[in-house]
Amino acid sequence: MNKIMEIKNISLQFGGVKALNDVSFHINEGEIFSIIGPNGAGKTSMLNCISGLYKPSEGEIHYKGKNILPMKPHQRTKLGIARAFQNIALFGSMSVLDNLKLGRHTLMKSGFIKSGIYWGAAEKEEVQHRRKVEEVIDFLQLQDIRHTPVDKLPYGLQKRVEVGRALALDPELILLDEPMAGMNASEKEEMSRFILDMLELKNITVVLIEHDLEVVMGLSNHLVVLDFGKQIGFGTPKEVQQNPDVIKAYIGEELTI
Ligand SMILES: Nc1ncnc2c1ncn2[C@@H]1O[C@H](COP(=O)(O)OP(=O)(O)OP(=O)(O)O)[C@@H](O)[C@H]1O
Repeated sequence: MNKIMEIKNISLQFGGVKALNDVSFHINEGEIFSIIGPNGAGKTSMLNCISGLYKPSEGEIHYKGKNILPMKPHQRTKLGIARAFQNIALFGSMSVLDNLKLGRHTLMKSGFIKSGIYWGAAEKEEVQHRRKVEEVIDFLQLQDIRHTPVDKLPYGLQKRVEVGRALALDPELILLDEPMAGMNASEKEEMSRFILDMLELKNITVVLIEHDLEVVMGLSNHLVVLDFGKQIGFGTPKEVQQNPDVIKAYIGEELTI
C-alpha cells in the first residue's frame, strides 16, 4: 500500500502543555484512518497540524512525499487536503447550496477583474464548480434541503452539510473531526455509510476523529491512539484493542467491536 501521508516526530507545545509529543505514524492511500484517544489527548491538534492551522514546534508532515509544513492551509487545500470541523464552520443564514458553493471559492482561479477580461474561462470555471457542488448534494442526499438556511436544520443535518463543504473541495484526503458527535444511532449509521462510500465510490482517503469506539473500530483500517499528547498505539483495530497501553488508557470502556 502507498503511504499518502507521513507524520514524522511531531511535537506541539502551548505554554507548559505538550499537546503533541513526538508523534509518528503514516496513513495509507485508500484507507479509513482514525485518530482516537481520551479527551484532551491531542486529536484535534493533530488534525490542525495536518491542515495547517497549527505549526508544530518539531517534526515534519509529508503528503505524497512532499513536506507540507511550510505551506499555508489554502495551499494544502489546493493539494487535495480538505477538512470538516468539529464545531460546524458554516454560514447559518445561508442556504445549504450557497455554503457548498462558498466552500469552493478557495479553489477558484478567476478573480472578479480577471473574470471580466476572460469571461469565457470564468464561465467555464463556474459551470465546473456548480457541477461539483451538485455531485456533493446528490452524494450526501441533500436535495430536499438545498435551499434551506443551515441554521434551520437539525444538528445532524448541519454536520452532514459541514462534511459536504469539505467534500465540495474535491479532496483526495478528507479530515473529519467528530462528524458523528451528537448524532443518534441511525444518524451515525447513515454517516458511516457516507464515509465508506467516500472511499469506495470516490476513492477519497479518510482521516477520522471519533469517540464512539464501536463505530470507529468497525470503520477503520488503521488507527493511532493518543493519550496526553503521546502516541500509545498504532495499527489495525485488532492490534490496537490488544495493546496493553491502550487498554489502560481506556480502562472502564468497552474496547471490543
Ligand atoms: N489553541 C490552543 N491553545 C492552548 N491550548 C490548546 C490549544 N489547542 C489545544 N490545546 C490544548 O492541547 C491539549 C490537546 O487538545 P486537543 O483539543 O487537541 O485534544 P482532543 O484529543 O482533540 O480533545 P477532545 O476529544 O476533547 O476534542 C489540551 O490540553 C488542550 O487544552
